[in-house]
Formats: sequence, structure tokens, C-alpha cells
Amino acid sequence: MTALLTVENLSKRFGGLQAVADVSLRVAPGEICSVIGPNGAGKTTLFNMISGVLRPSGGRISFDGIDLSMISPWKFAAVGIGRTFQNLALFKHGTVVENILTGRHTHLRSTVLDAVWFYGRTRKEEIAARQRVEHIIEFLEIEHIRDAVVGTLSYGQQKRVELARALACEPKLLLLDEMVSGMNQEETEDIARFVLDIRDELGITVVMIEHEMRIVMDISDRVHVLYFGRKIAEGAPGEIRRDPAVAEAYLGGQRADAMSKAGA
Ligand SMILES: Nc1ncnc2c1ncn2[C@@H]1O[C@H](COP(=O)(O)OP(=O)(O)OP(=O)(O)O)[C@@H](O)[C@H]1O
Repeated sequence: MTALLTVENLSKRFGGLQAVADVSLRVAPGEICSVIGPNGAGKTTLFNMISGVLRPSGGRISFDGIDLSMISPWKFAAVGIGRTFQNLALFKHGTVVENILTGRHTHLRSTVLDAVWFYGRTRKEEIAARQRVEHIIEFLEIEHIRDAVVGTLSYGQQKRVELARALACEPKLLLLDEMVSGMNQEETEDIARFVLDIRDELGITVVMIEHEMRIVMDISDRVHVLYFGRKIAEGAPGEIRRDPAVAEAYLGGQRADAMSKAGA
């Protein structure tokens, strides 16, 4: 099957530090993929390149048939790549609905002048945006907090709002950076269920960076393992559990415990 996302020999250097080195991976449409690895392995740097936050030092990324080096970073959302961030990136003083609406900006074609001269088109876009937002609010079960100011919400609720905002741009590919870190077990299970529904009901391909091995092993179709910037393994969760190179990479770190608790 043709890949939705193809990363070829991707590298990123920060001065003397090789944060990502020669990483290649393919993500098929409809897959849930995880990128795992110990702290500092290069996972977020990889995501930052795929989402246009950072320019690669070398290599190629193609998404849905488009060479991403050919387009401006601010157009990445418009081609269908949505993401959440490791540290929440929300407008704390805005309401939940207002925050989710900001995710729609890539779908707004009208300018201020259009609003004056082509009132109908602007109005139609606004109605479409509101309808999409309402659908997402229902989908992620956050009706009860829709008018709450984001800064007053719990961490788990704010993460869900961030997920809602990423969905508002109607992505084909969703990059989730440590969605469940800091969440309790119930919140983690909710997110796992939502990720599956996002793929199954909305048809969105998901790549997640995750330290929480239970969610990785439970819902991923494929797992890619980074270690000191290099990809050291790739496979189905069962294969990754049994891979000696992966165990070695985690050995000595707390994550070894997490791997074994997840059934390694
Ligand atoms: N902007 C930057 N400038 C310099 N070094 C950076 C920068 N961003 C990341 N690094 C370094 O690159 C390496 C990879 O970092 P990255 O954040 O991608 O790792 P990670 O696997 O996401 O780690 P974690 O699990 O702790 O989030 C680290 O050594 C980090 O210190």
C-alpha cells in the first residue's frame, strides 16, 4: 500500500549534536504508529520536522505525495498534518470553543475585505467551522466544559481540548506528542479509546510519541524505536517487546520497568 507519510534518511543537527541521524520510516494510511525511545532520543525533533516546526539538516519527508521541503512550514496544517505538543499550547484565557475554533484557521479563505464584499462566503465558512467544532466537542465528550475558560480546567481536560483543536483542522495525519504523560489511569484509558475512534471513525492516521508503554503496546499497529537519534528497531508491538536491542536501549532506565509491566 502507498504510504501516507514517508521519511527518508532524515537528520537534524544542533551545532555539534546529532539529534536525529538518518531516520527512515513509512506510515500507511489508517495506521496507528508509535515512536518510542529513552529521553533525548530525538522523538520530538523528528515530530518537529514532520510538522514543519524545524527544517531537516538532511533527508526527505513526503506526505500524501507532496515533498514537504517544497512547501512553507505554515502550510503544513493546510496539507493535512495536525499535531499536539508535549507542553500544552493553548490560549489559557480563552474558552474551550474559542480554542478549538483557532484550529480552523487553515480552512478560512475569507479576508477582512471578503467579509465586507462577500458576506455570504464568509458566513458559510463560519457556519462550517461551527459545525465542525460542535461535532468534535460531541466526539471527544467535552460538551460540559465547552464554555469554560481553559486555564480553569484540569490538565487531563486541557489535553483533550488540545486534541480537539488539532482535529479541527481536519488532518489526514495526527501527530500526538506524549498525550498521556501526567494523566491518571482513567484519563489514559479515555485517550486510548479516543485515539482508536479517531482512526476508526474519522479515518485519521495517527503517529504518537509515547513513554507510557501500556498505551503503546495496546493500540499501536507499528512501533518505531529511536535511540540517540538513530532508529534501532521497527515492528509490531509483540516484536518490539522481544527485541534485544530495544531492551538494551531501555536497560538501566525506568522505562525498562514500564516495558516489563506492559508484558515484555
Ligand atoms: N532546539 C534545540 N537546540 C539544541 N539541542 C536540542 C534542541 N532540541 C532538542 N535538542 C537536543 O536534541 C536531542 C533530542 O531531543 P528531543 O527533544 O528530540 O528528544 P526526545 O526523544 O523527544 O526526548 P524526551 O523523551 O525527553 O522528550 C536532545 O539531546 C536535546 O537536548
